[in-house]
Amino acid sequence: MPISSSDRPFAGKTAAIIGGGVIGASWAALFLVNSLKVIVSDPDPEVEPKVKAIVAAALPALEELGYNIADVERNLSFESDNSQAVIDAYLVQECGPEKPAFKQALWKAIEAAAPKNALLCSSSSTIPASVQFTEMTDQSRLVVGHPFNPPHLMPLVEVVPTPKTTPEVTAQALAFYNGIGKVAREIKKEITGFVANRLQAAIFRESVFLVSQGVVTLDELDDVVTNSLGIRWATSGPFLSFHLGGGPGGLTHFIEHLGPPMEAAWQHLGTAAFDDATKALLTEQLGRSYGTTSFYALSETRDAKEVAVINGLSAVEAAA
Ligand SMILES: NC(=O)C1=CN([C@@H]2O[C@H](COP(=O)(O)OP(=O)(O)OC[C@H]3O[C@@H](n4cnc5c(N)ncnc54)[C@H](O)[C@@H]3O)[C@@H](O)[C@H]2O)C=CC1
Ligand SMILES: O=C(O)[C@@H](O)C(=O)[C@H](O)[C@@H](O)CO
Repeated sequence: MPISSSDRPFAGKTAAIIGGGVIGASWAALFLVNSLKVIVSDPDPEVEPKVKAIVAAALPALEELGYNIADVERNLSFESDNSQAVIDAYLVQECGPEKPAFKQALWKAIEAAAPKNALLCSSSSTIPASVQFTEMTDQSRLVVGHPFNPPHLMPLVEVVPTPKTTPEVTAQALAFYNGIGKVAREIKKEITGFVANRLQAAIFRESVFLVSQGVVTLDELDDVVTNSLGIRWATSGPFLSFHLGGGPGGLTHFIEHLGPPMEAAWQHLGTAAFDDATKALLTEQLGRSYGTTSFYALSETRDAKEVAVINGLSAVEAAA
């Protein structure tokens, strides 16, 4: 994580999380170890045990990252009314259903109830803030603060302003996420899916295509990725990787030498859809692989591996 986990620049401030699901609960864990007061708002009658279970499962990994996890849950509370949840918020992190109409109606209500200087951020995977803010009076206030799952571990937050967002709001959002240990990056232009998810969607489409064609099973595909691209791209992204792949001639030589066959390969990439046959195949293969292990056990293993990668990379960077 980019800051010392002993730093607590936002300690004591209130973070209101709208939606206590997969992402909201993970955000709650990270906000809590940063000593924020966390209010989770969600109409689900089971939201409290659901969030507390995910927070409890996340804390050991956060301790491995250097956070003090002692008694952090004392700062966690729940509120079923979204407007009531945000009245003292420094930050509102929206983590509700990925539906434009839901987010549009929500931001109208949140804008009326939250403090005028509260940070209003959507976790949305794909919906730009300029689609979400249509019912807001002051449209300069909303930004996307898109995390990668799980937000309590994965460093990236894509901060995506709209053309109406003030530079001050963008700067405040970047400062907040970086101040709680994330790696916040401003995405300069709105586009559906932003950057990371567009890359992920391209790769996942080809992944689904390869499995649907019987080239590999879904766990074999994952094994290929984690033993190649996963390691490579954790250390050097697509462009640096191919710059190095070009040898002393760098990316220029890579493109001259291997550009034409890659362009040809682009013509052969597959298409995929979650049609009934594909869903049945994925479900059947899932049942024979990941489906035999609980969500929490899989998450615990994932967290341990991600912490090892994050700490390992941090150690190399610190020694550089
Ligand atoms: N799951 C993922 O891998 C990621 C999801 N996201 C984004 O985060 C957001 C949430 O996604 P998930 O946590 O995966 O969904 P989820 O389905 O796990 O959680 C959504 C939560 O919203 C609650 N909810 C429904 N109506 C509500 C309302 N009126 N007020 C308050 N809460 C309400 C539900 O009860 C549920 O707990 C989406 O915008 C998604 O695109 C972003 C990054 C990764
Ligand atoms: O993969 C992630 O963690 C995020 O980038 C996502 O937004 C979700 O996977 C999903 O919504 C991709 O569309």
